[in-house]
Amino acid sequence: MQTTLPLRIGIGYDVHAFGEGDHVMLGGVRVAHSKGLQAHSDGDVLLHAICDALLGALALGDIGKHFPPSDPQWKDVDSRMLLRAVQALLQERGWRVGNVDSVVVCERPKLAPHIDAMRAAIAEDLRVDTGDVAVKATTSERLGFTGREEGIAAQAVVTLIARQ
Ligand SMILES: Nc1ccn([C@@H]2O[C@H](COP(=O)(O)O)[C@@H](O)[C@H]2O)c(=O)n1
Ligand SMILES: C[C@@]1(CO)OP(=O)(O)OP(=O)(O)OC[C@H]1O
Repeated sequence: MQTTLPLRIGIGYDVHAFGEGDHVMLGGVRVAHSKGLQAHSDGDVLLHAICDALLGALALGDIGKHFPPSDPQWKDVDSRMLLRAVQALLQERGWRVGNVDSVVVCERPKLAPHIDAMRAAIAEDLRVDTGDVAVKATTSERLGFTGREEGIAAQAVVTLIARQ
């Protein structure tokens, strides 16, 4: 049963493995790198984690349910399109995004120079101020699959606020 609370919270997590390529897409921003990310879409692990957090906040399933990897329509899709579609879905249901917090885990590429561009792209797609979107980067101190540079992980938490 859905509660009547005017605030909902969601969490999202995603991982993509490195493959061949010369850039990665993260937070809607193209970041030059010596590898790419393997995926059905453009592999934007950060936007996928945010989509999952938004869907999770309303118990609407996950990104794979809404945009199945088996569907050729999503092949190489720009993940900003998926994020905008999820935003439209929550707006239709009477919700708006309160804030987004997120973290990307990788040794490389170095993300600090790209963080503000990612925040701006995400804020635009979610129709919020950039001050409502946080993107952080961390290494995992060379531990685990991110530490071995086998892939990139991202995690996001969002709040949704009931529209008046
Ligand atoms: N891919 C990354 C990872 C980290 N950063 C920035 O470096 C700082 C130190 O990272 P630690 O893992 O040692 O905490 C961190 O604050 C990030 O801003 C980065 O730019 N790109
Ligand atoms: C984004 C979708 C689109 O088909 O495919 P992938 O790029 O493989 O990414 P994933 O994080 O596995 O999420 C599932 C899909 O919705």
